[in-house]
Amino acid sequence: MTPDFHPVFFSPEFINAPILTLHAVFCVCLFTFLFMLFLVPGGVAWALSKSSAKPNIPGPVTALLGVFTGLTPHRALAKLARSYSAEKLMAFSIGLTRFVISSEPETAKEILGSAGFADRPVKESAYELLFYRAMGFAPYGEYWRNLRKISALHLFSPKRIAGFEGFRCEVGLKMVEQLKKLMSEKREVEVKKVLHFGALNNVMMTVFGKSYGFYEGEGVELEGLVNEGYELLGVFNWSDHFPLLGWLDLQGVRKRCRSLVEKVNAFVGKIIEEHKIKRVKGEYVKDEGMSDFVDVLLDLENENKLSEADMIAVLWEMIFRGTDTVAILLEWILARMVLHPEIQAKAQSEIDSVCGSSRLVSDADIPNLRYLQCIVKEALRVHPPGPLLSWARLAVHDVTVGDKHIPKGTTAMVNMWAITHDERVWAEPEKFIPERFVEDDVSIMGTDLRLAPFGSGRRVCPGKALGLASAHLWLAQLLQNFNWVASDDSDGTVDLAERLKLSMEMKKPLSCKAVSRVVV
Ligand code: HEM
Repeated sequence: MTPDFHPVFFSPEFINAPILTLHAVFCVCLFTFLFMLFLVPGGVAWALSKSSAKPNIPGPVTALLGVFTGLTPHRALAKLARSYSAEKLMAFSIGLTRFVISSEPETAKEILGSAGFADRPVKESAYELLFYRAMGFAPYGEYWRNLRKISALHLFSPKRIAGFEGFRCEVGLKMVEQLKKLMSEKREVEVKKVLHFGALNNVMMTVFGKSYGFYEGEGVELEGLVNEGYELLGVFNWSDHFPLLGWLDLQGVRKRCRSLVEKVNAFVGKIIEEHKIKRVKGEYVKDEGMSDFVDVLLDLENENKLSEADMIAVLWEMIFRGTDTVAILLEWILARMVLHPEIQAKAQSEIDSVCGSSRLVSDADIPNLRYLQCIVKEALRVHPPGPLLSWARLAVHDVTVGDKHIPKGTTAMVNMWAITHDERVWAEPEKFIPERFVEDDVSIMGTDLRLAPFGSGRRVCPGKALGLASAHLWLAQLLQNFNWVASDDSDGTVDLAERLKLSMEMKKPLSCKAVSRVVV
């Protein structure tokens, strides 16, 4: 039987009407859903969190896309935390990544000390550069524990740091010579390059048992590789937060990482090969505590033995971490010396009184150079090389911080810069006053979160003592040998603008005069 359809049933208006209604309902639902989504404190990634307990941590509802592409994310995040009264803990989203950040010592300590945050999120660049097999990004577990144990014993032990004093001193004197040469050629020096090369050479010797001349041969190649790695690890990579963009590699990060890994494998592989050949020829004599780190890793036995690929990752990471941080810290300190001649003079008179006028400063003098140590501390406070502690933490399971529930997979950060610039924590935080540490000898090794430039807890920087030993000695040598003065065209000032890449650098590299002082 044919249904008795009225022609109106076949009219386009009739057919479209329910579809239109459906569309309208769908749009309203979508709009409401998106509206609700964007109202969740912390933004989209928090709204999409599968966790049943919604954390209700204060924070901006919009995604912070611009913050990490800017020059000073630590400042932007500190300002935001204040505006939300969220210094203890602030939630935010970047793409689909959920973040919390603490800008206050107590909560920071809770995060860094918690086993729940003992992992690190592995960025695409870190993964591609094979850093997930090195200590800094290895998942919290047996492999990571083993690497920490081996390096604590053979790379960072007090005996070993002391054992390398001679070479550290030599590197400092090489820097002094290089600075004199540059001064005679150009009448001013861009210090970063010299400091970077010194720091690189120092780590190369402890790790690879090799040193290079300034600006020549393989040393130049190595510097190029290290610089490219910094660039890649420092880049804000959209693929890390928008997984769909991953395969497009819009910024070319993956392509550049793969090309770098090939070169690093060849460079480091050759050094490992040289060590193996020495062994075959019987030229290697094991020296407990003083062998270079390649030999230490080659000496590992049985279940601890690393594959060659893992060895390359571990060795490369050490070169990487030990170079930039120390060079950048010293560049900031020298900038401060130029800006504050009275502080510089006080440090020099301390060195002169400890060493007299006929002796070069050495490691043994550092414990007596109290004011110089205060200068280093104050520089770490005002210009922390890792203002966001460089490498974030990842919640391995659901964690409670204070009374807030933080779901597994959340990235946790500490804004150390915000803490060290908070007037509730530090008097006159913007001022460079080393004297504050003469009265209050705050520990900077990770127990007191008012000033923890090396982080804290299980994943605290294992190279902190080595980094400080180098910074103290080289600063003493640079102050013993030179007066640091502003360049002629600078009106006596130094541009202290910052730029956070992998570490917090001077946006405009320091260029000044190193005027020789009369020493031995
Ligand atoms: C002024 C010098 C240095 C500063 C300011 C610095 C800072 C830091 C910071 C903030 C962290 C993260 C800590 C955390 O998550 O709690 C770190 C980790 C690390 N640092 Fe340093 N560092 C310095 C020197 C060095 C040196 C000289 C080396 C080695 C040669 C080194 C090797 C490492 C490694 C391997 C890690 C990862 C540790 C892990 O995840 O288990 N650092 N550093």
